[in-house]
Amino acid sequence: MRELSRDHVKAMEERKVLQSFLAESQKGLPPRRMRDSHIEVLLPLGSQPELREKYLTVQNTIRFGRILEDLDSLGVLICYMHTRIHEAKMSPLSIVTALVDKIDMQKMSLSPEQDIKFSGHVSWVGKTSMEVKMQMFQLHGNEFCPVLDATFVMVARDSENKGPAFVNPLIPESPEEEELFRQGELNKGRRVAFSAKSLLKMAPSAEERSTIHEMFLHTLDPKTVSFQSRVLPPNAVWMEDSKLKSLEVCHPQERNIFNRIFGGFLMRKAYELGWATACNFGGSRPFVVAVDDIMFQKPVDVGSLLFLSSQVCFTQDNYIQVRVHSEVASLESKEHMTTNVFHFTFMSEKEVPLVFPRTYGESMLYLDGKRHFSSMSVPVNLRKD
Ligand SMILES: CCCCCCCCCCCCCCCCCC(=O)SCCNC(=O)CCNC(=O)[C@H](O)C(C)(C)COP(=O)(O)OP(=O)(O)OC[C@H]1O[C@@H](n2cnc3c(N)ncnc32)[C@H](O)[C@@H]1OP(=O)(O)O
Repeated sequence: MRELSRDHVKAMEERKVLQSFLAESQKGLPPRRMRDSHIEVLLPLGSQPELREKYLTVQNTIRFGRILEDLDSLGVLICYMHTRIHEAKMSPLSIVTALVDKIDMQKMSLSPEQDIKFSGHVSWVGKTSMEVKMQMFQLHGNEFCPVLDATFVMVARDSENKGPAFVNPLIPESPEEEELFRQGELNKGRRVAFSAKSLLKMAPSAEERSTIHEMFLHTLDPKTVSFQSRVLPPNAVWMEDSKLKSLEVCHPQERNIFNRIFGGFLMRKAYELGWATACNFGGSRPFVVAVDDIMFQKPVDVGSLLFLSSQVCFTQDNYIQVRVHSEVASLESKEHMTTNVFHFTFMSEKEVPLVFPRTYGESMLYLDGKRHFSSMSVPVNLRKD
């Protein structure tokens, strides 16, 4: 049993009492409107320069990893607004991040010298899950211009984070809100379909198989009649040579109330390793253009060792698709368990080499990377100003 601090044990004891506020069915909860959970938060980077240090990169842009952390906290806060019980001092729900469905950037880099505004609301609900849509704007002259769109899925759990808990129904009030709600329903269906076709469950399509075979033929040594001697084509890199790894010790500073590590912290660490991988591969400064399908499969306990491994799995023109795999091991047991898989799409300043898989497993990573790349909203239309 992992040791908990005294404060933590007390907080958990207090939460047990909240169990009585949990609803026995969704029908027992009052419906909410989208505007009930709508929040706007200002990050005054321009007007409060002392805040900047935390967000600053060495290129005088904003650390995207920090934005991921803020989006994660904001998403949770929005869900607490949706499920608020006015009589209760504290929410009986434990809301956890289940999925970062999509983050699309509309601008290449963000200035650390202008104020940022976040806004968002719940856009769809299931029984225990909520889809949250968030937007980020940056001050440009006198106007806040959109710079990022994000869709997260959060899941409500009981007071002790031991089992699922119902959330309030959502009632759309206008045709626009009905469309958002319908989109949320479609997103759920799309996720199920994407996962059913996963290469971990099904063989690649005929077109994908032929892509892989073409690539294989491209790497055969024309001087030998052998399937084994492989040579890299010009301007290409073997996938295994694109790997970078890191290790994090998960200290209590990064924990939430349930002694679990914040999803935002995990995303920041994975993003920074992914960025370094893209930088190392492309040889110039990469900009993140999209993040998708980050699934939080298992919570990470405080005290765990977090192993991150990152590799380029697909490239096209200036784009680099990076996959970061994270797994944890406790200090006592050496057994590793996957907690997340992160997918980041970067754009480099110049054209990047092709990446070639050498093994069957790597070929599946290539196809999975290609599928994620193709699912990015096109055309990616990034403003440079
Ligand atoms: C400057 C601006 C900043 C502003 C900030 C303001 C700050 C204010 C402060 C606010 C508070 C901040 C707190 C931050 C807290 C962060 C939270 C975390 O980090 S948490 C730490 C990180 N996160 C974690 O550690 C979570 C780790 N993962 C888990 O614990 C579990 O996998 C699970 C609970 C997520 C699902 O468990 P599982 O056994 O599968 O559960 P079930 O089968 O029972 O299904 C339940 C429901 O879930 C659904 N669903 C499931 N999966 C997915 C999916 N992939 N995709 C979509 N949906 C999914 C499923 O369909 C069902 O829905 P429904 O039909 O009922 O509607």
